[in-house]
Amino acid sequence: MSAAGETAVEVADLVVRYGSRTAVGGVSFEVPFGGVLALLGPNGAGKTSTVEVCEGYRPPSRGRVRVLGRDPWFDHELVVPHLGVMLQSGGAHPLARPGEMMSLLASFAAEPLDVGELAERLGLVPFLRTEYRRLSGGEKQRLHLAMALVGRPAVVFLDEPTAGMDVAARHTTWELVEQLRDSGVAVLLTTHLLDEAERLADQVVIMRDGQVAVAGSPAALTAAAGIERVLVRTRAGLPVEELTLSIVELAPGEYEIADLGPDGLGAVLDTVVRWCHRHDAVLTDVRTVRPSLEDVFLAVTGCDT
Ligand SMILES: Nc1ncnc2c1ncn2[C@@H]1O[C@H](COP(=O)(O)OP(=O)(O)OP(=O)(O)O)[C@@H](O)[C@H]1O
Repeated sequence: MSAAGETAVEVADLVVRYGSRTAVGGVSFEVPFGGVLALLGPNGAGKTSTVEVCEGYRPPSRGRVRVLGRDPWFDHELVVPHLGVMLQSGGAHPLARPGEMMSLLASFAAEPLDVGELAERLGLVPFLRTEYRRLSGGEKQRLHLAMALVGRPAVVFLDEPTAGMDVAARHTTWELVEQLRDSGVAVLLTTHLLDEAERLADQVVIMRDGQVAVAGSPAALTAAAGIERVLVRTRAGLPVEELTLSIVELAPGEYEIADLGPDGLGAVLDTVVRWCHRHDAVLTDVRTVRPSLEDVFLAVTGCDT
């Protein structure tokens, strides 16, 4: 595997058309080894179309895509052994058993993970001999993840990896993704769960109508959105009506200023300090609250996930 930081997946000005419909209209990003990029966007934004080109399942209509330095469509046979692809559904025979499926995929890999250990990790041991069709949605999802990882891939594509998983399986999956990153694997994931993206991704690309609406680290995107509100802790029952600020006492002694107004944070803090001083109240805590990634997403896409 290449060194952390080097480019594993390169997408430059990618266009994907279905007949006259342009699903992806000029998208660019890179995923380095040891990096996690989350592709976000509302339904139909073009995420799956983008990922399918990276996986080598469809050619780009225009633009350049390189995975491990190769064209995943033309060099499919060379690239695919190094990829771990987690699909949301399909691809499994209804009568196949998880143990057989994992062992088969492991047999194709030069240096597979230990099937037993991976099954243990993902809580699949009780189901190794259960027919695929009898697995629950969350168990299938864990199996799909195991199948993507068992070949010890250099690049992993995860399509809504924790959809349908219970809380414990979701946390195990997150830990696995973090371990993949730490071991130098490049991870490209799509998700509708903004907390998942915020926790896992170094870089987030929010797509809208086939375009990149915004891109950056979760911290940079939320910081760029500014401070949303201020929380202040002081004595209970101070007269909020004295202030022209939009201030409310949420709980005894806990005040929220939801709108910083035109003069910004400095002016708000100045007003609050004077107000407390006037009433001989001690200001014990002042906190600024930034928007979450979900707030940024909603502002950028103008819709709910
Ligand atoms: N094979 C296809 N033929 C025609 N149109 C398609 C095809 N696949 C996708 N599309 C259209 O392209 C657009 C982008 O679809 P895509 O599946 O890439 O979006 P997405 O962001 O993955 O959506 P979701 O979050 O719902 O999975 C959609 O309008 C979709 O209807």
